[in-house]
Amino acid sequence: MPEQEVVAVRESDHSSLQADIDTNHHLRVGGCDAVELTKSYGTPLIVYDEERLRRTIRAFHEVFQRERVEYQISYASKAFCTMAMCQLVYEEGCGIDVVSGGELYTALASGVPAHAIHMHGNNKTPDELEYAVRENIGAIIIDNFYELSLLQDIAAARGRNVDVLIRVAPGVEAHTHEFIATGGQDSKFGFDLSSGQAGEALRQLSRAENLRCVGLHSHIGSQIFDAEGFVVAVERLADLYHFGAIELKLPFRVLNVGGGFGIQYTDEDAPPVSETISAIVATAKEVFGRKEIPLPTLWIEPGRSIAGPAGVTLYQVGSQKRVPGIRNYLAIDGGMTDNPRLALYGAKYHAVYANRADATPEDAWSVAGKCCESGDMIIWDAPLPNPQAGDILAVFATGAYNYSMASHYNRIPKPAVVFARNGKAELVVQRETWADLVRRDMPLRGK
Ligand SMILES: Cc1ncc(COP(=O)(O)O)c(C=O)c1O
Ligand SMILES: N[C@@H](CCCC[NH3+])C(=O)O
Repeated sequence: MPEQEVVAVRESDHSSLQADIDTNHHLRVGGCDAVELTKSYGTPLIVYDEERLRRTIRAFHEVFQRERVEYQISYASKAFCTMAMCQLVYEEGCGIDVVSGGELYTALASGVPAHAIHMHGNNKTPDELEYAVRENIGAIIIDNFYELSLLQDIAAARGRNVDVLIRVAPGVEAHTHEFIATGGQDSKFGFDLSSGQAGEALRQLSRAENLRCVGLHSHIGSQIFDAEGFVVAVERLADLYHFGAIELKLPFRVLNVGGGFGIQYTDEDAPPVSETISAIVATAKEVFGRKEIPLPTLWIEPGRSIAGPAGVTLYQVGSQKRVPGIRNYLAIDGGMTDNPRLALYGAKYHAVYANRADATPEDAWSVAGKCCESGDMIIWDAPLPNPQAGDILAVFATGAYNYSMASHYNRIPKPAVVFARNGKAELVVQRETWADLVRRDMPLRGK
């Protein structure tokens, strides 16, 4: 890949809209020419700026270290769960949070030790719980009474003691899309705090012989910009922590406030991640100090804020049409199969052409996918230059909940994924092929 001088950098610590542009007007990601990457690996292609992934994690560490508290960063692998990513986050001093047997398998296969892995989920199957107990993972976050007794039975049958936390629904309404708000009372996740279910779960755990309850967890939602919800959650959890640690004498040592830190998808978003963490730490110091309980180890579970800003998806631009007086459409060779977030949440994205990344927008172009679905859109009315043959569309901040939520709708294979760092690219997930799609199909027999 030829080294080019960087003439324009639009990147700040908080920006996901990293337009790092060469003198040849090509977008660069991780020091690699994005257009060259598409020639080598095809499209759609998801490219991660590896250094940026690492920098983001280090910035999280720095906040806690500045605050001088015991802490643990547990990467929420649902945001982007592949072996390379699990390896990277573990190398950078994170634990890994998994929510399924598949994520647990991936983390273990990547060499992450079991003790650094924690399992969530509102309906972990008996097989998944068996797997987690057998592998002796670091902790299981119990979500409901059904799971509490199931896990006790599994642990007893295997003669194991298992470290657990309980997931508490603290009744906090996070200011985010309703489909990704999870901490309210009317939620499928966790033990409700206000009706006393969370307290009852702790009572049951104080009698569960094979489960050692080491703390509390809450996760109030995702893509949150406002520290207020976290602050209220910490205040509410502190009362329950007092009950568990002091009255029930449970071996508490952890307060896990989940993830949910918002990122920049467009110029409208301004994520205050470090300020939010500092506010969480300050609140915890204050309320635990007031209750005269030693400050627990503070856990966070960032997913999107680690993976999201570092990812860029590159597509080949194909068909176009202008609907007079209504809208212009351009279509790309991917869509809701690799990025379902507009269809699900009305998510917004920023895009440029990677082959002329500093060209001035000429019109509003709505970016459509190639699926047989009108809602298969990536961006509505994006300001872009008029498309030309050979344009490569680069959509920013696609590192989280894109590849991990990809589907095979219309039998479209999943894209390849590349990590780019210091001008060198490494394929970390192979592109699926049409043959991969039929690999598990069984032809009709006996006809
Ligand atoms: C329990 C739990 N922890 C962490 C996360 C990660 O959230 P985010 O990707 O918004 O940081 C989620 C998803 O919202 C979650 O459900
Ligand atoms: N998948 C969602 C977030 C869900 C977070 C997991 N609890 C998104 O793309 O925004």
